[in-house]
Amino acid sequence: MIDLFRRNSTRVLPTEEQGSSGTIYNPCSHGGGGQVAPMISVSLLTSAVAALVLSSQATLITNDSSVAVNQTFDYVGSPHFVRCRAHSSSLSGIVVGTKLSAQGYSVLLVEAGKDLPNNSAIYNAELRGNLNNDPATDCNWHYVASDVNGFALPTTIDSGKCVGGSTSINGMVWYRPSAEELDAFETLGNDGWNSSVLFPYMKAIEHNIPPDATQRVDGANLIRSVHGFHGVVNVSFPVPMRIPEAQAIYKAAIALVFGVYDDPDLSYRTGPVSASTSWTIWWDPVAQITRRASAAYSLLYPKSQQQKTLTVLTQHKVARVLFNDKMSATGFEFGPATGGPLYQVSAKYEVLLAAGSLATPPILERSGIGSQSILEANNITQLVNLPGVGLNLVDQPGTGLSALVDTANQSNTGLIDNRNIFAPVITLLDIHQLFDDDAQNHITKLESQIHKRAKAAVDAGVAVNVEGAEKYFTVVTDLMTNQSQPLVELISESYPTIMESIFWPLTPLSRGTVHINTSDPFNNPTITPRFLSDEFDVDIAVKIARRARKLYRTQAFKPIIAEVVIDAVPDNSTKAEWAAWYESTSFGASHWVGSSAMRPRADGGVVSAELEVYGTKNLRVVDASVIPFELTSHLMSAVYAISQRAADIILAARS
Ligand SMILES: Cc1cc2nc3c(=O)[nH]c(=O)nc-3n(C[C@H](O)[C@H](O)[C@H](O)COP(=O)(O)OP(=O)(O)OC[C@H]3O[C@@H](n4cnc5c(N)ncnc54)[C@H](O)[C@@H]3O)c2cc1C
Repeated sequence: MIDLFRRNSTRVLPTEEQGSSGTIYNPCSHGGGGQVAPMISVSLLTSAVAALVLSSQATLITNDSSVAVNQTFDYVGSPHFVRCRAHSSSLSGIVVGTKLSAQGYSVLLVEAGKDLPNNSAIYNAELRGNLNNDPATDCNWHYVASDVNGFALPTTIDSGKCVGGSTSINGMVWYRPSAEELDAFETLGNDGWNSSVLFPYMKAIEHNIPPDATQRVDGANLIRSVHGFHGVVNVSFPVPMRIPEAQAIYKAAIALVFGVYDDPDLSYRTGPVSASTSWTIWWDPVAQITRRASAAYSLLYPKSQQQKTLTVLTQHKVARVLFNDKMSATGFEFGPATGGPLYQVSAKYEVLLAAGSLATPPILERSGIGSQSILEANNITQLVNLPGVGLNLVDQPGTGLSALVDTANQSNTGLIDNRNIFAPVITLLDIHQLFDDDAQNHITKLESQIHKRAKAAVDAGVAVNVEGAEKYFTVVTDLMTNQSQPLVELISESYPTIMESIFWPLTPLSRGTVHINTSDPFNNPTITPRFLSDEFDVDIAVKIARRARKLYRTQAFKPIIAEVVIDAVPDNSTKAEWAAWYESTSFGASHWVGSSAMRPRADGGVVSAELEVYGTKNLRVVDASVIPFELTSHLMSAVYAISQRAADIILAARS
């Protein structure tokens, strides 16, 4: 790792971590020549930390709260000058913070976790297996998940808790959603949110490093038109490619079992697809390691990205948003993440929430925004009646099946490599490929059950009203039935001695909730995923589990498989037995969305198409929680696009 300017735990960047020097997309052409105002604050001059800011042209990352406590920033600048406060140095917070500070606006990001740029489990993509073993890493909330009765479920929820947010610990898989599902944002009532608006942002953030001839032979491929080559987030295939022989076998078996053939690119699709995936990684020839391209390594640490008006306060937690008597956000309350006194900081213009799908709704609730019953139960005075806060929470429940490789092949690194990068082949199946002859029955049933499903969602407390829920289920059902969007993901992998398939329903109809359980800001929320509570999700789960086992019995696997491990229920088990096994072994895919849904207020939405929290002024949500329904891609590309667009909306509002 290249050296950093470190003074205790205050850091004035830059670093030289990576080579990309691109910029992020700005369709409003605020351009590099925007008004840049000096960040001068009389009160900051008294602080040692402030002295570093003023002597530097660089982003400041510090855990010293004096950069923010009780500060009222009083600037002299151009008329376009604005001060915004986002909180959390999440993927979305960093994108918005970087874009706003690039225009000269001073931005404070408050992040509950630490700044861990030199932690090898984070920067070295192949050491991500150490993320949970090494206490020093400390970048995971490990949230408790609860069942509907409030009892803890056996598995905890992974979620990033350090600078870079979940991009510091995630699986790094990179491909983009389909045009159809992004266009469905608009169908749900969000004007201006569609594929033609969002795809350019995805391309703009991406710095694709195309595969070379050897990587192509080993399974990599690329359709250039759907990728970006000048952004800041490095995207590539690994060097060398992972398990090329296993990839070829998987592709052959998937064609035999599901009738899906090797495609050129997961990002280039209108429906089902199967291909080797690229990741947000890059090969560092000097250190001879595969580096993670997190939001922090891409947008915060590199020399080319330094912003003298951007401050990141780490190890402090945002408690609640503060309002004036016109419900205009004026700042927020925050304190040390481990507990202690609460402080205030003011925002001249806007407060931006970017704490992610599991932490943004609790902040809204602690601020008095949410449903009466939740707020009352936690002794919080309701300021805005917004019952959608914390509802409509979705993730994908996954599990896996495996087969033992014969001893002769267990040391073949073309098949098994023990490299800790996520699975190399990804297959997305639609309703016809998954259910074959039974597909039409499912389609008919799905289309006839929209009202019933909507009513059940309201009764279960995961949707605000039947009309809004009907619109939601109509759109999501239409994507699955008429628009051939995939409804299952199959991830093909190998580990020492075994081949393993992981799978999950891609766009679950089951939804859950996240709510506060006390007014104490240092307590984690109650997260109730309600995985597999919808019968169609169970149908998908059982079907894919049964069929995934067949992969390993195909001719393609015969030469290398010793035994198809019976690690689930026997073949002839009933649907109920398969479902019980699936439920007892499943875990969340960590693709949480929907808990501050962007939708019309009457339909149960929390934010408008301008990302403003209904019933307030100068308060927006800019993270994954605004995505109204689960997407069929892994989420990063969409969240990078949404947060760039959020920054442009904010900038446009000021100009
Ligand atoms: C284990 C895992 C694997 C994943 N794999 C992939 C993958 O392979 N590909 C892909 O595309 N996506 C993947 N994702 C999903 C993707 O990383 C997330 O969707 C994305 O990072 C969400 O961005 P966000 O800005 O909404 O929130 P996050 O990136 O999660 O950031 C939220 C931040 O807010 C901070 N925070 C929380 N509460 C507070 C508070 N009160 N005050 C201050 N700060 C707070 C957190 O510490 C965190 O840093 C994965 C996620 C996880 C967790």
